[in-house]
Amino acid sequence: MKHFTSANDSADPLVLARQTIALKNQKQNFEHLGRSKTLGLVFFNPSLRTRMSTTKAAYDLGLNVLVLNVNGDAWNIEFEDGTVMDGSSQEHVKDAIKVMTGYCDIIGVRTFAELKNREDDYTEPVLNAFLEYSEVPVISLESATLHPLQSLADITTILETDISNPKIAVSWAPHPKALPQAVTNSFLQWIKFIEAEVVVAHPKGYELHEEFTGGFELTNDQSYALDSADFVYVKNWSSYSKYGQRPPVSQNWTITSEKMAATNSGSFMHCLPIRRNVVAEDQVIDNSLIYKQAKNRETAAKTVLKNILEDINE
Ligand SMILES: NCCC[C@H](NC(=O)CCC(=O)O)C(=O)O
Ligand SMILES: NC(=O)OP(=O)(O)O
Repeated sequence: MKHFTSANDSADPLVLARQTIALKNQKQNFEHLGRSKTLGLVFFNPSLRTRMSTTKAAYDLGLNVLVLNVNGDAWNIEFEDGTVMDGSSQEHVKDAIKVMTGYCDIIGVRTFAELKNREDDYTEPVLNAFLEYSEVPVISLESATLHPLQSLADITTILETDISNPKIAVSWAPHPKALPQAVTNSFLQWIKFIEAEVVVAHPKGYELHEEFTGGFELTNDQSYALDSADFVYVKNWSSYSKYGQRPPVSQNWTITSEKMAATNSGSFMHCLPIRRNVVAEDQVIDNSLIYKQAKNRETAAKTVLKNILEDINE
C-alpha cells in the first residue's frame, strides 16, 4: 500500500479488516519494521483518538513520531497558488509539505471540511496538496470527505461480533453545529465490502452524495431503519445539497433507549466525540460499542502503518 486516504487505496478493504483482527491477537513484535523511521502527524483540526491511537500504533512498530498542530503552533499556511503573500499567511503549503515530508518516512494529515463551498471541500485541497508535494506515503487522519482509519476500525468492530449478514441502520442524529459528511461517507464506502443489509435514515434535506449511498436503501423514517437492526451506526452531518447548512428537522432524531428497544438487541455505534443527550441518550451510549470502536482505532492504524512499512522496506 502506497498511500491510505480512502477504501480505494487498499487492494481489498475486507482483507485489511481481517488483518486488523489477526494483528490484535498476535504476540509477535514488529518494532524492527519502523526502526530508525519517522511518522509525522499533522493536525489542521482537533483530535483525541486519531492522535493517540496512531501514535501508540507507531510506537508498537518502532517508529519515531513527530506531531505538529498547525493552528497556533506553526506559521499561517497559504493554500492558493500564485498568491502575493503580503497578508497574514507566512508560509506556502507547497514549502511546508516539502519541508515536513523531508523529516518523515510516512506523513499523516487531518483536515476537516470548511463547509463553505462544496466543490472546494470535495476536491480535497489539503489532502491533495500532501499527495502532490509529499515524496513519502500519505495517510488520511480524516479529510474533508472521508475518514478511512475510522471506517477500518468500524468494520473491524462489526466483523468481530460474528453476526452474519447483519442489518445495519445508519442514522442521522441531531447536533448543535454543522458537521462534515466525512465519517458517514467513509463508513458507507467501507461497509460495501461486508455482507450486510444497510438502511440509511436521515431527515429530508440531508441526502448524501450518491457516490456513497448508491446501492443502499434510503429512508426518511428512522423507526423503519432501526426496526430489527443489529447495528445502529449514528452520526450527524450537515446538508450536502444546501451545502453545510442545517435545514430544520421537525421530528426528534435523538437515539433513545425506547428506539433501541425496537432493534434486534442492536449495538449502538458512534465514532466519537459524541454530544451526550443530543445525539443519543446517556443510557444508549453507556451500553454501546463506542469504546471497542475507539480501541480498534489503535490496531487499525497499526495494520495500515505495517502494510506501508512493509512496502517501504521491500
Ligand atoms: N473525528 C471524528 C469526528 C470529527 C468531527 N466532529 C466534530 O467536529 C464534533 C464537534 C462538536 O461536537 O462540536 C466530524 O463530525 O467529522
Ligand atoms: N473518531 C475520531 O476520529 O476521533 P478524534 O477526532 O478525537 O481523532
